[in-house]
Amino acid sequence: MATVNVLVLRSPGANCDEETAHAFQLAGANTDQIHVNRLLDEPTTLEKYQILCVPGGFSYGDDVSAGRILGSLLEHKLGDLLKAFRDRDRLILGICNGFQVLIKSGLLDTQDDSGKLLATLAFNRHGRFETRWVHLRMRPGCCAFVTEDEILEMPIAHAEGNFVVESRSFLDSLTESGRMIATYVDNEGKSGDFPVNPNGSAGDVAGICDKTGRVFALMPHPERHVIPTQHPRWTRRGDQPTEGDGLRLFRNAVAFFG
Ligand SMILES: NC(=O)CC[C@H](N)C(=O)O
Repeated sequence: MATVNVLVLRSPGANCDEETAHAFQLAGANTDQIHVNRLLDEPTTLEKYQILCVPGGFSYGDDVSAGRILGSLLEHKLGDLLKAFRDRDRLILGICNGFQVLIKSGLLDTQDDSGKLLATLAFNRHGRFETRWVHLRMRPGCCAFVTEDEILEMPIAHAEGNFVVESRSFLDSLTESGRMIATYVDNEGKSGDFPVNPNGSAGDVAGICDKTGRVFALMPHPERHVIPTQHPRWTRRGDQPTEGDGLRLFRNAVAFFG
């Protein structure tokens, strides 16, 4: 299998970069954790990587709104570079704060041709930080990171995960174009209001991809469920899985280059 190099982007306040690098390593990739300021100093650094990952955390202290400052830096200082990276068949992943960053950078195609915003992430509907395990229905759609229609379990930990849309038709277009990749469900795969949908997201959206399928962003944390004993009920789960559900996404990303 070809060597896959992953750049896990660090920034002031990011706090999930170690776990994310570990998850990619378990999936067989080489990883480097590089601060955004180094990438701004030397943008050509990106050339040696196949995957760029924006990990979870509180970049720039969630100032203005979560992901806004790093998202603006990526858009205005590195936007052309990142679009070229995506168009060279490379992958970009955003996890939790990474989702907030990517949506605010414009890389998730959540604006129309005139630049009008069609979707963003806002404060959870109940106004609180919510941290617990959730079930996700994954649909492959057009996304390189997801290959199976299945239910996965992983934790959430966020205050600004409420996916809001400008119109019902944008939500429908996400479904129709295979970009609605992950939705919140219960343990039987059924959708529902809180607590099944933990934050009030329109369409129960937990993860979407861009139009190319190579930029994917997910609100829950797959890197926190890469080994079975991370699951809170691992001693009572009957047949022990050999790995945590979240590892699947990292494996698929690495296998994309196989
Ligand atoms: N776990 C995280 O990445 C935190 C996300 C974000 N800072 C929020 O609270 O919404």
